[in-house]
Amino acid sequence: MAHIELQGVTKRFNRGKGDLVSGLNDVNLSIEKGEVIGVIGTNGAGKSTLFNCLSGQIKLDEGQIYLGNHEISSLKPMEIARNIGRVFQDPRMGTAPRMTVFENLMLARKRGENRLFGRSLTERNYQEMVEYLKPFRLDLEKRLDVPIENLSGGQRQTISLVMATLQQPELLLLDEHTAALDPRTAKQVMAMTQDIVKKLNLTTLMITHHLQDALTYSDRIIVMHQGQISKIFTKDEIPKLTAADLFSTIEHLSGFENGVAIED
Ligand SMILES: Nc1ncnc2c1ncn2[C@@H]1O[C@H](COP(=O)(O)OP(=O)(O)OP(=O)(O)O)[C@@H](O)[C@H]1O
Repeated sequence: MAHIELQGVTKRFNRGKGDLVSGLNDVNLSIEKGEVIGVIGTNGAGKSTLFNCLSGQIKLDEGQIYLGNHEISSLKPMEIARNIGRVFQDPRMGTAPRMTVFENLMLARKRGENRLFGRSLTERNYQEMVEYLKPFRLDLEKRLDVPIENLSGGQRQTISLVMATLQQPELLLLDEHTAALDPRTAKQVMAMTQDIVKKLNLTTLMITHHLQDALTYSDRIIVMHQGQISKIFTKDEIPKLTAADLFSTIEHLSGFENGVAIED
């Protein structure tokens, strides 16, 4: 059985006056435990809608999402949040800016739980976080008392990644999480992402416009277009592909959208 299964997932948005736009249209996908799937496509292809459906932020119009045997798409967002970690493009999202790094980490640790937050601010948990951050070799363990808004974009994205994975989520959603970083920092954050994902064997979906990253880090790549999965590149196919191949696949789909048939 697949770890995550999407069956006929459909979401329409009402732009008013009966103007319905298709966010997702009958999306079917089986994802194995520990698999890393790159998600690419044009603007407006449905990538964010897919993530919002998976994380319970928007309700499906049709279809189901299963985690193992359990249908999760009908659960409340808070119940789904226990199982899903998400890192956004904007390093400011998903964190409480004025709270310290330690406080943010403790908030992440009680995600989806009703336990009192204050009780987790103990010396023992503090030391645990010091030990947890040391292997990253970024000296972030020395910055636990700093408000998270004072960290650089790269440091903040690293903490966001740690926060999203601290509870070993059943699914990790990376939503263009390196797009706002300079190339060097983006590379570091990608390398760290790979370390964490491998170490914890995390099932991961990664939206990226960096096509080379999609090739380097994915077991499979899905190409989205007009709310559907138009193409899936398999583990065997990926080593034979270049970023230019992915680019032309996307261009080809866009060409058809504009009524232009592009020759192969
Ligand atoms: N809240 C909304 N209200 C109305 N339409 C929406 C809403 N969210 C998404 N859409 C529409 O659904 C379609 C898919 O959008 P989505 O944001 O999922 O695309 P995307 O692939 O993430 O694009 P991008 O790469 O630009 O972020 C688009 O036509 C978009 O305009």
